[in-house]
Amino acid sequence: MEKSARPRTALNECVKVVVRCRPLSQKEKNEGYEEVVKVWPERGAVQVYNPKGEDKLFTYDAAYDCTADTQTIYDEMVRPLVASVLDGFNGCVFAYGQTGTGKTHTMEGTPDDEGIIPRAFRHLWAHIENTASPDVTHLVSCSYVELYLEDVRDLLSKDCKKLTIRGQELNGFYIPEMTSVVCRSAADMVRAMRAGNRHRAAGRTDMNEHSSRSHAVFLVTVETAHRATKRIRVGKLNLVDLAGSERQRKTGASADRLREASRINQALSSLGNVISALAENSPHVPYRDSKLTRILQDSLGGNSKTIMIANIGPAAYNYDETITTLRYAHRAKAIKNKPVRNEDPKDAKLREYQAEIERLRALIEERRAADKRPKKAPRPKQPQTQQPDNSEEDTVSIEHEHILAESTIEQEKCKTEELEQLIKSLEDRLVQGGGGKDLLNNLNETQIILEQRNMEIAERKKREVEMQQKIDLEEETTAIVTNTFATLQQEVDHKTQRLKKCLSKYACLREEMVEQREAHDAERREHEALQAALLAALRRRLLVADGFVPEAGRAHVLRLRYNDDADAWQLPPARHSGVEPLTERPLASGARRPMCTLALGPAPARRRAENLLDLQPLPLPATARRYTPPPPRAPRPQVAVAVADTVKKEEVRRGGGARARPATAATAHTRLGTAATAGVR
Ligand SMILES: Nc1ncnc2c1ncn2[C@@H]1O[C@H](COP(=O)(O)OP(=O)(O)OP(=O)(O)O)[C@@H](O)[C@H]1O
Repeated sequence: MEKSARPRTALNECVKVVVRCRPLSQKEKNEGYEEVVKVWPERGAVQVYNPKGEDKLFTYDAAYDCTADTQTIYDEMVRPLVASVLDGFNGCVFAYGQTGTGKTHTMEGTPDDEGIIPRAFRHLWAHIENTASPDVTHLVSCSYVELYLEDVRDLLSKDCKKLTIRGQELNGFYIPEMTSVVCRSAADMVRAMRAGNRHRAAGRTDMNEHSSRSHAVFLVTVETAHRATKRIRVGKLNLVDLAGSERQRKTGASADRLREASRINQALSSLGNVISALAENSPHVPYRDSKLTRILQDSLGGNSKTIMIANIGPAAYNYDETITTLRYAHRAKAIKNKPVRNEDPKDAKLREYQAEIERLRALIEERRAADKRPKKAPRPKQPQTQQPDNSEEDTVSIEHEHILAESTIEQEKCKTEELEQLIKSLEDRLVQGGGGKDLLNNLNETQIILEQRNMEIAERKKREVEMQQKIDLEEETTAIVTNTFATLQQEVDHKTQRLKKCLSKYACLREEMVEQREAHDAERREHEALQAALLAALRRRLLVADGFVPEAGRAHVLRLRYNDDADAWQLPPARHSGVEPLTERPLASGARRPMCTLALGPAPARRRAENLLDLQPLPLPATARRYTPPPPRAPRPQVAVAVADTVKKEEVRRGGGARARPATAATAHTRLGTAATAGVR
């Protein structure tokens, strides 16, 4: 995402929305879930059976059922958009939907059914090779970034370095430091995509074996220079595979997965808010709320032609999520973008390269011209007779000059070769046709014609869908308008019918409202559960901080503020907060180890230094029972009394063990808080 020039004049163009429904998965079949989604491809409509009330019907630019392959979606919807990118427009295709509904399947695909991203690569290169001529030069580069836990990571750099989004809402956001790889073929681009995918965060959840845990954006930049017009067009194509929204109870997420899910849902909820604000023409669009919406700013309501692919699953089990996806997708249809052709932007790399090549060529010419200029004639040898003493010296100096001149020439040659090498490497990055024939080898003409035909068919199909939708709508309205009433009774009947229709619509809307409230409540409950989990984690950290951060530094830690622009925690100036600035590094409180408040309390002094939590040793549970005197009996014979006295004396001599031990046991049980205490006491 490089900084792009703002559009000057632009025609509004709505975001195109496509729905794709995947087949029931094996797991869903095994568990016996019903299908509740019916797709009407010829009408671009999706119908969802509502177990509680009336069915829901949504219409889109196109709708595909589980029998449709990615090739069809590409030809009918994406191909025209990629053609626009080649013409200098910005384009964006993004897949949206619940986890496990086929976003990655649609964007990246499988070895049997390639996804939209590799298809777009092949389409781009087929066009470039087809239009190759000495008058047209192309430069194609790509970048790949992911948004993982609100960090933007460069998937094409070795160590996946973290990147910063710069810019402002007004002029657009951009990522200045991301790696940009120059490509010379579709295979190069596929290689870059695979290299990036190896770094991408993925994991297993109960809903998807290979769930993407990050939002990924593959950016392709195509620069085209025409020699005749001396203009450069720059088209940018964003191919976005979003992570899926998920419910914790369904995915069974815990620990790290839960943390990822919370960030994914947070970013998607910001995206939903941006879509809603744009659809309602709200004066404020909250792009700043998340990094995802900043990255997608141009694609939603900006300078771009955009296609949203909403992926859904057919199972009844996912009814709520399917309806939510379809509602967002329906809302996105109202978003108006302002695409303009990017002509001669300041940051065009192609112009930079061309200027550099020109400069190097001029340098070589200069050097060659200098080489051809007549060299200073070597000094004529003085006749030996005139200066017999200097003759040997002169010969040495002439030879020396000769060697010097030769080495200079050699150096010059090396430099010229170096420059030529540099020009070659720069030219290698650019794709230029040498008459067109060589490059056309890769692509036979029939294939091009076939693709054009496919595009025409797709265009016709699209028009058919639009017409069908219009006919449906008009049929409904004309039935009402053209009705002439012969009698008053007829008019009453008709109006009653209309009233009934209105009432049923009203009931539908009410039902929708109730459903939305329920969905909202469910979401709130999930947020609350998540908040509780996060609070618990925070408390634990605070406790550790209490123990390890010295008193003097604590006030400064609390003053730290997160700066979105710098993407870092910063300490605001001390004068605003009234906290004394730290002049020296604070020391721990002097003990061998840091301590918590609890440890400063009644804990035994011997253990204070290591007492972060309450680490008082827990006494062992009692091992002896309390002595209960036997009930009084009738007096015994004298011998028995004597024996008993001896036993008693022996007990007293041992220190009254039976009485002393129960006391210890009572303390232990009191600390342990067990029910046994009552018995002991
Ligand atoms: N149209 C389809 N036809 C056949 N199988 C599909 C289709 N769409 C998705 N699948 C299968 O469904 C499973 C989940 O798909 P995928 O990983 O693309 O979902 P996802 O939406 O990207 O999920 P997540 O958001 O968790 O990354 C995969 O096994 C995939 O092969």
